[in-house]
Amino acid sequence: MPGVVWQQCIDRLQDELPSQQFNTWIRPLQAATHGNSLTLFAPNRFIKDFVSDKFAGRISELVAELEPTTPMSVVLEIGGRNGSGGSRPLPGHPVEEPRGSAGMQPAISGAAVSSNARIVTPASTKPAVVVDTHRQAEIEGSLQHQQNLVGTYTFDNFVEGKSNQLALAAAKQVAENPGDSYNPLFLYGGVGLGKTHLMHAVGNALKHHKPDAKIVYLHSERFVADMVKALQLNAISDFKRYYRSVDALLIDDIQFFAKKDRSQEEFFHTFNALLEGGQQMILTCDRYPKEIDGLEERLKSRFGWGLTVAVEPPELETRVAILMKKATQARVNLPPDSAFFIAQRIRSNVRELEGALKRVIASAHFTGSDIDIELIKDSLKDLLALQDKQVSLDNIQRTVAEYYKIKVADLMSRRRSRSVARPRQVAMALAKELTNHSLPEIGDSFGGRDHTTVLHGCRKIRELRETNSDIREDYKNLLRSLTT
Ligand SMILES: Nc1ncnc2c1ncn2[C@@H]1O[C@H](COP(=O)(O)OP(=O)(O)OP(=O)(O)O)[C@@H](O)[C@H]1O
Repeated sequence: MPGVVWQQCIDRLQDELPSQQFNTWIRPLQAATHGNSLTLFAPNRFIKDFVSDKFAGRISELVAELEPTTPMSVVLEIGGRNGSGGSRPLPGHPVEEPRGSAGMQPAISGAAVSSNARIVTPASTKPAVVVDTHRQAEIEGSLQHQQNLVGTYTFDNFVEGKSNQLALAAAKQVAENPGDSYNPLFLYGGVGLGKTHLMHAVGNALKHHKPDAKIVYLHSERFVADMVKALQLNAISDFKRYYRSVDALLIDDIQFFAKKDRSQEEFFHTFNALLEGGQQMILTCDRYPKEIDGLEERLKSRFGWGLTVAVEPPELETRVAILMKKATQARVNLPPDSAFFIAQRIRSNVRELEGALKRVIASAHFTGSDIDIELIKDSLKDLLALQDKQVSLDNIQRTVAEYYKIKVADLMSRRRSRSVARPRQVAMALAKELTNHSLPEIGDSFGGRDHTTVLHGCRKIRELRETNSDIREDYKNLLRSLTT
């Protein structure tokens, strides 16, 4: 059963790869089998080339391991499994999906296969609504507000790190070839991680190459508000015309479309029209598109036609680099140990990090002193106190016990069963990472254990975070809940 093999292959890859890599490269693949050949369809060249370069060897190995009796060849192609050579419609050629292909067995994709969806031709053929000039001026005036790119959000001002590398690479590609293979570019991730910054950076780069390009940035709530206003003013055709006339449409936080059916409908038509016209779209969201409740399946499916990339919270080194860059921009001398101190203590997101740095700079200006750790401790007193409370050994133990649904007493106990030993090691690793307590102190707080036990626990968790996606996810969730 080759289809089953691909499903098993996906399961294995999900275990082996960080979730960001899995979601970006493996999830979008769709598989079809033909005889002894497994064809994996990538939605665009970017993904095909990357998978072929980085994962093809491993996929072939897994397929051989999972189907030892029938040797199978693995082929990578661009497009949908319907053999159209592209999973999106050509201009003026609406398609229905999913559509089977002759001789191909039912396919399984890395993500759940979307429900029946139909691309509807844009509503531009509908008779235009006649509006009076006053109303027209009002709606146009309102729409014109939206060309508001933030000039400082550029690629030059964006610090690259492991957590945002893919998103940055994709954004740069889009800036060079707008409306091409990566349309829409869909950036997702938690708050304050740089999605809006990247989106504007693309817009600014496009504007730089072509100053008269019409680049429209807006928050999704604004799209909804404008649509409601256009409906009230009987000016929906102006609304449609405006949005379809752009060279690039950048919409932030599209999770706000959830449950707003009429807006989704309107956006769906706009989306199709822009895609067919080769105009670039960039969308951001706080979660993976398939996980947005209250969003129509057909929209979720469209979002996957381009390139979907995660932006993750920055790791320590990137946080330090961001602080150094922001300090240089502000023409302030931030000694490396001070940057490190702030980066170690403020982990939630880049916006918080920036906020903390601004406070430190203000306090240095105010007191006329140089920035050092003492000044930082003083100016961020309340923030750090709150954090200390959150990351006390007690609180780490309580949070971990609650997360794994065990008792705090179990963490201190001598019990060595996996269901208790693993959470205990996770808690020790978190204590090592988040507090300044020494290994013996941490050992003491876990029922008087030796410091070598703590060290072993920390090493074990570090290793498991590389190889086991459950532990990786648990650790990430716990870190987040202890530091935000
Ligand atoms: N890698 C980075 N390098 C430099 N600055 C960054 C980086 N990542 C984020 N920032 C800065 O952090 C702040 C927050 O980023 P941004 O507004 O883009 O986040 P977001 O992911 O869009 O968040 P939200 O979902 O809340 O809108 C901005 O000032 C941005 O310039």
